[in-house]
Amino acid sequence: MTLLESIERPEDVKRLEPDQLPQLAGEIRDLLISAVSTNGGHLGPNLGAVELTIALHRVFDSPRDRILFDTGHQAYVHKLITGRHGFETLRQRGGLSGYPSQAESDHDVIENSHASTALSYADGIAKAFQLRGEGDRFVVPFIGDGALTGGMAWEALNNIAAGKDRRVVIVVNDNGRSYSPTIGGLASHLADLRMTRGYEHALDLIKRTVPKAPVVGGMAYDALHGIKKGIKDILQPQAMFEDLGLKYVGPIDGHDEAAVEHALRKAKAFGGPVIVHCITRKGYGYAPAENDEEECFHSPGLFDPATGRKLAKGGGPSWTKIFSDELVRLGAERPDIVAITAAMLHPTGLASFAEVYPERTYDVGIAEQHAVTSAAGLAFGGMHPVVAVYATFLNRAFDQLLMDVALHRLPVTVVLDRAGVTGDDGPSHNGMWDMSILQVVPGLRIAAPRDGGQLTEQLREAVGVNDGPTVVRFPKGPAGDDVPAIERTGGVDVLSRSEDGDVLLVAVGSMAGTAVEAAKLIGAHGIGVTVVDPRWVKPLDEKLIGLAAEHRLVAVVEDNIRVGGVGDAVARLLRDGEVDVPVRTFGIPQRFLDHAKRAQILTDIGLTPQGLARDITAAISRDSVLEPTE
Ligand SMILES: Cc1ncc(C[n+]2csc(CCOP(=O)(O)OP(=O)(O)O)c2C)c(N)n1
Ligand SMILES: CC(=O)[C@@H](O)[C@H](O)COP(=O)(O)O
Ligand SMILES: [Mg+2]
Repeated sequence: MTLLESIERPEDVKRLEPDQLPQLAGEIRDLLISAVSTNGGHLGPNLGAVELTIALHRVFDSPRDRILFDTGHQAYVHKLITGRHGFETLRQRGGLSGYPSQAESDHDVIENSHASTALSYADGIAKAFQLRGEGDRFVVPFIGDGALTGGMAWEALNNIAAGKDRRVVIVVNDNGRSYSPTIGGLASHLADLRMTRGYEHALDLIKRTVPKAPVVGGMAYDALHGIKKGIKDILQPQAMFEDLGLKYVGPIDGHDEAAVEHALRKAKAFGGPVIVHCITRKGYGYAPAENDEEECFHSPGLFDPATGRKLAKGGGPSWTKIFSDELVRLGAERPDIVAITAAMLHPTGLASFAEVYPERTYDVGIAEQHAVTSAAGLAFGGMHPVVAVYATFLNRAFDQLLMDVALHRLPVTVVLDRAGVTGDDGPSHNGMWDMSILQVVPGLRIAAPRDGGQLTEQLREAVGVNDGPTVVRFPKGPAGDDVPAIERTGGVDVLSRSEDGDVLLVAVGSMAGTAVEAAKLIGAHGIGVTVVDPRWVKPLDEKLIGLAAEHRLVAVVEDNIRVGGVGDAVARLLRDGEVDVPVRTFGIPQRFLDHAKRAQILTDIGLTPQGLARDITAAISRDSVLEPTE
């Protein structure tokens, strides 16, 4: 039996001898590399958190003490130590989630994978402990340097610092990167602190040797210690944290388990809010990850563990790649176009634009709210910003889009990648709310391209709008083949037409291919279906009113929640147009979706040709809007 196999709970890690810990760390790394190479997931962040997490569970008493993981993508080691070894099922439906999960363990708290939240949770939990007379319990938020660039983290630090007697031990896992190197003033400050690591090693050497010197040792050490305090304040500008009222311990070598344990025990003894600043390396212990300049195997996809060679994803160009290439072309034609990313330059496809136009590309850190209002500023200054974020993360910046961009009718284009069901990364990563929450933004236009060809066309249309914000949204993965239109009426593309005038099927964005296939299946039952793509789903083209009036039933299918989505907007359009045709809406149900593959989830919720055909046919027979067919 390996050491790791003997670990079922944190107590099992506590009882290990220090000289057993390197073996445990090695076994953990081997398992992580193997599991992620075949399942996908986050490797770099977890390889960098091995010693930190072991030390956390040796010093604190989870779940009595609450260990919180910010973003949660780096909690694999925590899962192993708390007895979850089934990593062969990682991110699979019914298997281990890639993030903390309360259903899996009472050691887990935060299930939301949106960054920069852990410190706010910690502030609240610590207040609750105090109110309930459990002030002796510790709250230990584990937050990365990237997540620390999020505004919420600083709002929380401000409040945590005020709770002088609340036991909050903030562990900063500083590997200098989000995906790419972390940006901004804070990042350079942390870098300053990191750079003085050599200073710490020098001091540790002094600590270990000087006191042993005969006679003068003790006195010399005290003198040096006094000098150290002075030098430290000059060399280690951690004053920023201490000026906030937070004690600061560090910087510590985050791969030196004993040093981390020592620092955490020191922090525990403070009895109040304290930051323990640990320096780690993303991908530590696996050369292909350590040497991956782009993202240190942040989320490498599938790869050969022996060589680190990443396996091609297949399926043709992704939506992201098509967007990326078109933006570079637009950048050449439009010197006013600038690009903004929230610490996801490569994942959102802005890297190519940055390569050609570095001076017109801004990485603002994990700060979507700032990204959008900074874009408003750029637009006020005469530029046309393109803000590229994952759809789910736009939730963060709703007020900025509403009140800083739309209120001023500013020409900002927001490109939402990973819109719709994403699947593997669990409930908080699905981009399933954008077409509902954005319905209420006056003057904002939404494009939902149905394929790569339409993406390039509609992106051009979007950056051509200069009297208000535009949004272009598309899903994760390969764009697949283009879905041809047989005609365009107004702004609406007709994809397939039936003379029987039974059903008008409005297909939103990437659901077009599915809708055309469903129409064929329904047609086999003698029910005529006309499939249309509205292209711009806000505002809807009034041509839809006339098209609806020619049919007995309108069905709308979208990769967004049904509630408040495009389907509801179509129903409202027809009501306002006084066309009394029944409308049935098909989309994502109003619930959080457990992790699984995108295709599995789409099947589960009926967003497949078979599912749609079944449900639309049932809708017709139930509503008996037609003479029952033979
Ligand atoms: C609000 C938000 N924006 C973007 C992301 C995408 N994202 C996931 S992990 C990550 C980088 C996190 O960096 P850091 O906190 O330093 O952790 P590390 O991966 O370096 O351990 C980003 C940007 C997110 N999860 N949440
Ligand atoms: C944790 C996080 O928010 C991202 O790393 C997420 O895993 C993105 O995954 P994809 O880029 O594979 O959609
Ligand atoms: Mg980091």
